[in-house]
Amino acid sequence: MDRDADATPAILAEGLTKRYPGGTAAAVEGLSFRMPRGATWGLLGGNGAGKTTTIAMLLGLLVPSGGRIACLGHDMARDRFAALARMNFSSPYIALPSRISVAENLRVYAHLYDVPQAGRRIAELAAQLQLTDLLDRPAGQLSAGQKTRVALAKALINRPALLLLDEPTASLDPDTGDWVRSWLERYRAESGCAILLASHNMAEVERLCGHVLMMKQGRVVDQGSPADLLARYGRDDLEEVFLDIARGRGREEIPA
Ligand SMILES: Nc1ncnc2c1ncn2[C@@H]1O[C@H](COP(=O)(O)OP(=O)(O)OP(=O)(O)O)[C@@H](O)[C@H]1O
Repeated sequence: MDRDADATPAILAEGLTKRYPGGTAAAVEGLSFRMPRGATWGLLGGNGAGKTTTIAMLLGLLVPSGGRIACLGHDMARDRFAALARMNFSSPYIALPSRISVAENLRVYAHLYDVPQAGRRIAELAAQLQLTDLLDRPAGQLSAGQKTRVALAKALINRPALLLLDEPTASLDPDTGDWVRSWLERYRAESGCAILLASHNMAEVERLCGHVLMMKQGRVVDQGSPADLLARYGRDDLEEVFLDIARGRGREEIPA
């Protein structure tokens, strides 16, 4: 477990806003939340709701137009490298260098994060994520499911206290997707790592997340635990809640 658990939130976002140059509306507007250490939260919203923009700002890849972020107690405008050393992420949109082997890829990331005993850490993750037989293969020759497992190994190389996952099971078959979800559940229980998960897979969010932020047009329009949201909208699964919110049906307008 992270020794700082409960001391400061994993993520504190206050009035976070992003306007892209030339964009008419803000991609993210006035986003505020406080995600505790060790928690797993879901970031849900339709296409263009602002999930990836939010994650990019949390990682310091995009500079916010307004507001403030602190990750693991570090203000990201002033002190982001201290936070980034203890964070990591995985996104299907970021490809690993394809010509070098899986092992070489992981060694590069281990070096970037200054991981002690990198060889041992890579072997440990390879065993856990069933990558041992793939270590010598060029990363570009792997299947989508194999690439996802390599991306997870990369994301965990520095034993992060905060993990940001953008659609971790997109493009996986149901069996591999289920394997990744079970693996994440186990990893979270063992490590105490906080996870923010952006996903279009409602069953995944219902299973993994203790709290959900529902985004629409750059704003959080509702939030709560999956059970709270189901009860509030009178629905049986999160997919129906998502559709109610996406289609602008208020709680009082939902057909019985
Ligand atoms: N580089 C960019 N320049 C201008 N506008 C952008 C840029 N990236 C995203 N946007 C706009 O910002 C808004 C939010 O996009 P974002 O990618 O954050 O949404 P998302 O919730 O991740 O969507 P999806 O589920 O489709 O991945 C959209 O209207 C999008 O068109």
